[in-house]
Amino acid sequence: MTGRVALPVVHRAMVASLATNIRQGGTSAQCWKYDLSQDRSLGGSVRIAAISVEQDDVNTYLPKGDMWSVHKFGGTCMGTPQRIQSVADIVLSDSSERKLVIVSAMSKVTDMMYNLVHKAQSRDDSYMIALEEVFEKHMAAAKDLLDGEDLASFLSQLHSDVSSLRAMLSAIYIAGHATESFSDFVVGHGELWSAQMLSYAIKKSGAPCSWMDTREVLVVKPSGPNQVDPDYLESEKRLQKWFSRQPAEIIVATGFIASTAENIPTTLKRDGSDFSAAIIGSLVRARQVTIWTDVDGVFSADPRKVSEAVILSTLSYQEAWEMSYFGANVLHPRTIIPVMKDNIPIVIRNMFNISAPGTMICRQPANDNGDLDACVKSFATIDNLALVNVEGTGMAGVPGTSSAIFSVVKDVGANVIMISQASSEHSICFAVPEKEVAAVSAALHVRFREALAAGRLSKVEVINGCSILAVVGLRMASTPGVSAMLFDALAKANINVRAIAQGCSEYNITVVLKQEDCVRALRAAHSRFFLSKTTLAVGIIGPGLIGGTLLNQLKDQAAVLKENMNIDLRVIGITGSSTMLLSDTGIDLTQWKELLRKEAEPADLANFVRHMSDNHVFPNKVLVDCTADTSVASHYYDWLKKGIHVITPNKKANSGPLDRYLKLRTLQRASYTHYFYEATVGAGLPIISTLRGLLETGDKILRIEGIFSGTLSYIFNNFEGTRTFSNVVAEAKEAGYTEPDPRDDLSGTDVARKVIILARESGLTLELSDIPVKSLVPEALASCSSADEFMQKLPSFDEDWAKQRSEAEAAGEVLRYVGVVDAVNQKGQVELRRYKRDHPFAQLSGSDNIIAFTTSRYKEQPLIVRGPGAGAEVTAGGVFCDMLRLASSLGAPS
Ligand SMILES: NC(=O)C1=CN([C@@H]2O[C@H](COP(=O)(O)OP(=O)(O)OC[C@H]3O[C@@H](n4cnc5c(N)ncnc54)[C@H](O)[C@@H]3O)[C@@H](O)[C@H]2O)C=CC1
Ligand SMILES: N[C@@H](CC=O)C(=O)O
Ligand code: NA
Repeated sequence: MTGRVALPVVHRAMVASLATNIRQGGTSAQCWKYDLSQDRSLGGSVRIAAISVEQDDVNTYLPKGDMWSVHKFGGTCMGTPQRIQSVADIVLSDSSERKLVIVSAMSKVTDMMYNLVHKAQSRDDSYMIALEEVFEKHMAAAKDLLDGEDLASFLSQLHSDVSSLRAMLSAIYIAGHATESFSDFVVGHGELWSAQMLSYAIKKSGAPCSWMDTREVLVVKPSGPNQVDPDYLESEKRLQKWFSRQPAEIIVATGFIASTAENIPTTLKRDGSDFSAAIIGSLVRARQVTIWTDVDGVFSADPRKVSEAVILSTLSYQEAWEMSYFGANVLHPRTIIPVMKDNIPIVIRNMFNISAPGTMICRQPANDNGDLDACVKSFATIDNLALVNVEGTGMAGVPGTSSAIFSVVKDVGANVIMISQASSEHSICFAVPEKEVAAVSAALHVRFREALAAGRLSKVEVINGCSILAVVGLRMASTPGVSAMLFDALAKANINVRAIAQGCSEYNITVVLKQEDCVRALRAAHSRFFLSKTTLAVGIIGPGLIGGTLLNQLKDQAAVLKENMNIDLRVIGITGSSTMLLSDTGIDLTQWKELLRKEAEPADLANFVRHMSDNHVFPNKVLVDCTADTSVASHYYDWLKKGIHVITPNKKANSGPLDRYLKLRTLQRASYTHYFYEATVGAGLPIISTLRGLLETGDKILRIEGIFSGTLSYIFNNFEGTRTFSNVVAEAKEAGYTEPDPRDDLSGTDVARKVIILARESGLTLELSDIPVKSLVPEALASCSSADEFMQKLPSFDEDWAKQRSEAEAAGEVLRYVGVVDAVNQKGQVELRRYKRDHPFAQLSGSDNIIAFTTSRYKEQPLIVRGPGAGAEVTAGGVFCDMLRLASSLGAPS
């Protein structure tokens, strides 16, 4: 499209420079034509240059030096004389050739002015005192800011304005009524004074500056309740006239106020000054409109709800538009319209943090690189909604049903926030504010009484307590994968979606969810697109040998994981049996031990879990049970149900009562929460994962046999020569191979638990009591009250052990404690056996485990996994590995 674009120009030199630019542009851009003659003389000097260019390209081609830059400063920015001076400094530091600065009244002044009108029309004569306060405020500010002639002339104007206001308010007082234009006249003085003060402040620095009463220029007409439309043509004419009278390089103009075509003062209503800036920006074809405020820019989500919200560098006009609907601190949609039609960028910047670049709202975001993540710009929520669901077979194919439904909604004056109808047409659902739903429901029941009675409609259902989560972004609807990413994040945070709406508009996907889930959903979705894809909040239970080693490993590896794999692991809680340490954002792992000593509170598992589930910063949470406690293990089901993943080296859950185990596994398979327990068998050795791999690929397990106890392996590998049995047991304990109570190892219970875990994993339904176990704990020591007592008394049985060893040695054999899963006969077994010295089980060293899988595929030669099967580092490593497996199932790169 080619359009004629009129440029207001002030100096003859500007026209010459424009002509040069156009000529130069003309050599590369064929579409250029220029006509400087047409509006050449106005009072003998050139005022208007008219050129024809592609409408969309106006900003690209126009000579930058000759263009206006528009700034708008709101009331907060103009709040004190010091701030007004800072505004002046900002304006002066803009190197654009021409600057148009739109200002609001000093902060609170507009309210003070409305209050004057209110008091006067309520016949409250304290309006006079209130007017005096307004006067004092401006006088004080001016005295601070200005001096000499400037101050005198401002104060004289202020005096004269206040006299007029006194007269006007007195008339309102007598009439007991203020017309809208009277009120607008009074209220607009705030801007008149702030604009003059700023203009004097700029002039003080030697820069030529005029101030503009925009009522002389901006013409608007009412277009609805509390709404006006600019008359661009008339405003442009008046603006040219104004320029012809007062050429200046810096103009400070009043925001908010305007006049009607009949020159009656009026205002631009809500968000008036932003609107003024946009209209004026459009009238002068500004290079850019900068809206100065007190935030660094537009956030990706409400930072009060999402602490990890980020400032967006760019936004398209439409995105900004969508976001403002959801109450984001952007701009009112109508503020965007005037600049959008001319492709003028708006930049939102923080006047109190000049170093922040702010957010640019423009046609084509500069950093739009086509990534999935880049499609999504921001998230917003609306609470206190209800869904209305109208359902029935009689709706399908019946024209007019939706029209009938929505005319009922309109008649009760309810506001429909979103609508969704599946193409089967059997139901239509829509969201309205909760406070309006009773009326909507009642009216629908009346309107569809017959259809409901006849069964054509089956129900008009109201679902209270809903919220909307809206995702805003350009090209979302046309980019595969965006909605998948969103719904995936919601599913993984265990959030149920009640209804979905996505228009073809590309800019918004709206989901309705339970209000109580809303903030969590917001955070889950936000972190999916803005945080590392796999930010995982971790709670460690039992910082003993394994838990403590795991914490140290996490400390050492966290940065690498974040950098290389985009996995962000944050330990937000550590609980032992007596104390616990909680953090909302992550514990400093370099000093977790010290913190747990100094800053901990009494341990309380229920509170610990609540701390995890109540944390809405991180959508993915995992509890890592590093205890050997049965009662801790009994909670896994509840945690998984709450959407918290569980990882553990603790064998108690998987080897506990069968019905509980089956319930846990059923839940695990049906939900999006994960339960990993690789370290329960063979510590860090890949035993569970190997077995899973075999089963999932259709192999059939026949037998699993091996040495499953690191402790017993160590003991029998080292119980040689003259060494005593009790001494070797003490060594195993010292090395961290044993259970917290070594009797669990020596009794064979630990091995039996592992056998049960593998048997159940292979599909056998066995209880721990089904496994015959040969205990190595002397009967007399079974009843020792503590592990320590047991260890003290163990040496008295050394001779018995020495005897067994010599018998085996005499036969050329060694003792080995083995476990067997006999899948063919559906049973398990744990016993002390003797093996020839050349048997693979006799070749082990240290705490080695060896596990042989005989399967349909590995029948002749079993699949063997061998290696250290106990010890702090390898076990914690196995648990850590499960954490990464979890991260990977949450979407971390593999
Ligand atoms: N040590 C090893 O080589 C291997 C150990 N495991 C398993 O790892 C788990 C931990 O073993 P270790 O670290 O050696 O034990 P540990 O006794 O050193 O640590 C357990 C920790 O849990 C704490 N704790 C106990 N009950 C608790 C409760 N209700 N709430 C909070 N904290 C509680 C204890 O105070 C202790 O700090 C056990 O289940 C064990 O079977 C698994 C594979 C290998
Ligand atoms: N105490 C156990 C530790 C691993 O599960 C063992 O000795 O194997
Ligand atoms: Na393992």
